Amino acid sequence: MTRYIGSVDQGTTSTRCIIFDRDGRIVGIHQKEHKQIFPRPGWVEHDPLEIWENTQIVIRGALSAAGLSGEALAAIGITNQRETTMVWNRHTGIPYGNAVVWQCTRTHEICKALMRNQGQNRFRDRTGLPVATYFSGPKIQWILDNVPEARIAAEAGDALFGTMETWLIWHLTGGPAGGAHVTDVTNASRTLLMDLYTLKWDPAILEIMRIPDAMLPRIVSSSDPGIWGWTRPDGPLGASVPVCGALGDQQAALVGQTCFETGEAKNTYGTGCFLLMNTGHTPVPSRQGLITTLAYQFGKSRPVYCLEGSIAVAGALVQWIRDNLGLITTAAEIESLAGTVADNGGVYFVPAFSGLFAPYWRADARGAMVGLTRYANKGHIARAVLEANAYQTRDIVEAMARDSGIALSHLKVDGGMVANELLMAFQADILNVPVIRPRISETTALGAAYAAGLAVGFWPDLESLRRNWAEDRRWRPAMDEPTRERLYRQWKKAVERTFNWIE
Ligand SMILES: Nc1ncnc2c1ncn2[C@@H]1O[C@H](COP(=O)(O)OP(=O)(O)O)[C@@H](O)[C@H]1O
Ligand SMILES: O=P(O)(O)OC[C@H](O)CO
Repeated sequence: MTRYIGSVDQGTTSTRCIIFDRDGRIVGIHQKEHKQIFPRPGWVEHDPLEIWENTQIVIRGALSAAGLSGEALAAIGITNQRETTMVWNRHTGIPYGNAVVWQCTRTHEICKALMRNQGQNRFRDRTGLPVATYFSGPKIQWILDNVPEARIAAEAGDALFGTMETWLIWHLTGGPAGGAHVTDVTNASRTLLMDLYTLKWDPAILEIMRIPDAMLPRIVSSSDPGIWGWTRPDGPLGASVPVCGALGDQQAALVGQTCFETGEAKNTYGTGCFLLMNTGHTPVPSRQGLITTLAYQFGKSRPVYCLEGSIAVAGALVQWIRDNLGLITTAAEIESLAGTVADNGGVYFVPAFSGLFAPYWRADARGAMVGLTRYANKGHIARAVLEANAYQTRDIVEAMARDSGIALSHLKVDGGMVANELLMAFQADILNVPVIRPRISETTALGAAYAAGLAVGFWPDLESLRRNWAEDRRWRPAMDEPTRERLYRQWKKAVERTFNWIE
């Protein structure tokens, strides 16, 4: 009897597999970190083979933690760090180099050339996105321009492009022996190559970036009763399980938080931080530096769109404080260190490590710590690190209110950092709205499980998913207005100090 759904969450920092029951409860979980490769300043890579290896390990680990075999799963869904780009050989499965991660700025020159005379919004009407190093299209172009074998193979039809869900689905369903080569609409909407309205690759943009369409995956619904393929019995599941659900991780969290109504929003604090608001069946163009993107498409139903505010560095700054400065030994310790001081002591940290994403889109910005005096100590730095997430989120919430006309009445939150209660309380203070954490904080994996489960009828409808959502904790604003506005004003000044750094 198939009483469970499996979900693989392939994130920037780690890969985890979670097995859920029908009530959305976790019955087994296994997680493994992968290497972060920084070959030059501003460059970030992952090893796709290591990630496939880890995926197999965590699938086996989660099944074993749940005491289940693969036959117990009705379906498996995949969710992933978005935009991270790889190209591999369709006959051997060997990648043409490491995956170019979403945070990587190596396509700066390509993006400048794309913007020349036409500006950052050259493709915005069609794709919903500004030209930026963040998105996959310029990353594909970079690989084809810099790895000659990749270009030759791509033009001969022997190379495949994929983001992480495409890579993992291809492997799970057979790899070189006929694996499915697909990408779901949400991931495709992050490439700068897909038309938001037709949900098809845009031939004119492909030509401009010199990307052969033979290397592109088929764009599919996020939850597809058509089933893309079955896992191989000799693979990590040890059984033939339908692969039929996929969503970019931020969209998966939106689904996991059951934000199915127009105006509902969530903010996910992981390596980066991403606030998405459901805008219904109509793409809402942004004038405030947000992006217009796909929220989800279930089966053949009309697609649902959202506005997104993407913040490149959130938990990654905590990792940096841990790994590069050694101020803490675990991410969780940042909370006790920040708790040693009453406030930020005037210190602000703007983590523009990959430039600044929404709402600024400044590739020329680099990180800065400002407001330093001899009074400042490591507690103040820890505090500034946490506060940066809250200020960046306020930047997004304000832009979203202007774009959508909807002022948030509360904010649903999730992701690895929401364990940090000091941050959650400060977030409520700085936004002046309640911040709400759900009982299941693994909303990303849950969203992908929902996509797969809906496709095979494991869950009959959206209402059955809504019933699984429950509140865990709520933080109410407690800061006085003058303090809130003074802190935020200083933050805006700090942000300006990071501009025009890269020449
Ligand atoms: N208690 C904590 N306080 C602050 N940051 C944390 C805490 N726990 C985890 N993090 C940060 O959260 C991130 C991991 O969150 P996760 O949602 O697993 O990320 P991802 O999906 O991007 O891999 C890491 O960057 C880590 O530094
Ligand atoms: O892996 P995360 O959770 O940091 O998410 C990364 C985003 O999908 C990048 O767009």
